[in-house]
Amino acid sequence: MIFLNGTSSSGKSSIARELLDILDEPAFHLPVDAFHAMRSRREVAPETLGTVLRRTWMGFHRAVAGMAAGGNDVVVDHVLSEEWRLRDCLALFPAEDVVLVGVHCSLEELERREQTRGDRPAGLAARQFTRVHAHGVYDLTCDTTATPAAECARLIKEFLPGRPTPTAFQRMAARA
Ligand SMILES: Nc1ncnc2c1ncn2[C@@H]1O[C@H](COP(=O)(O)OP(=O)(O)OP(=O)(O)O)[C@@H](O)[C@H]1O
Repeated sequence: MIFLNGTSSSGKSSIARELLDILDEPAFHLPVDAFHAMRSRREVAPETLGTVLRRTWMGFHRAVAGMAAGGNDVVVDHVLSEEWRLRDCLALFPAEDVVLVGVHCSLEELERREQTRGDRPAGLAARQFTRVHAHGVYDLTCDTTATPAAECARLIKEFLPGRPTPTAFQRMAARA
């Protein structure tokens, strides 16, 4: 399992798409966005929105764990901007199989991308920026500020065969 964590617009989906093109085995790109997009369009009352979103994230984590349990290679694309999301993933995912990748990007470039793409609320990346890497533990990091997604994907693929243990997930699970 390759787990890409970074703010909105950091380039997670772009790296995931490149990875699927170059990985030797069939793999599935599982982005949390896709699960939000699957929810019915019906308006949710403000007082229940928090619960609905939390259930979506919890369901996403369990769907990822299910795909991995089925023997599939998965590329997860997620934003660990709240501590409970990481704790939930630590409880569910096979720690020895997770390669946790921190996808970094400068705030200036994130804001430029956000403005250019126009399909994300202004300021979303900035709000996530200080929280998303708060746990500080990774197997590998990449910085997309000036590095194309294809190059980040190549670096991740190169890292896989000799990746060290304990993994970031194993280290965090041990201290939890
Ligand atoms: N390495 C890169 N260099 C330059 N631009 C990039 C890079 N990676 C992504 N982009 C651009 O940034 C925008 C967001 O990319 P992408 O959808 O991959 O990010 P994301 O982290 O998955 O965002 P979100 O979480 O909001 O879905 C896109 O317009 C994409 O073309």
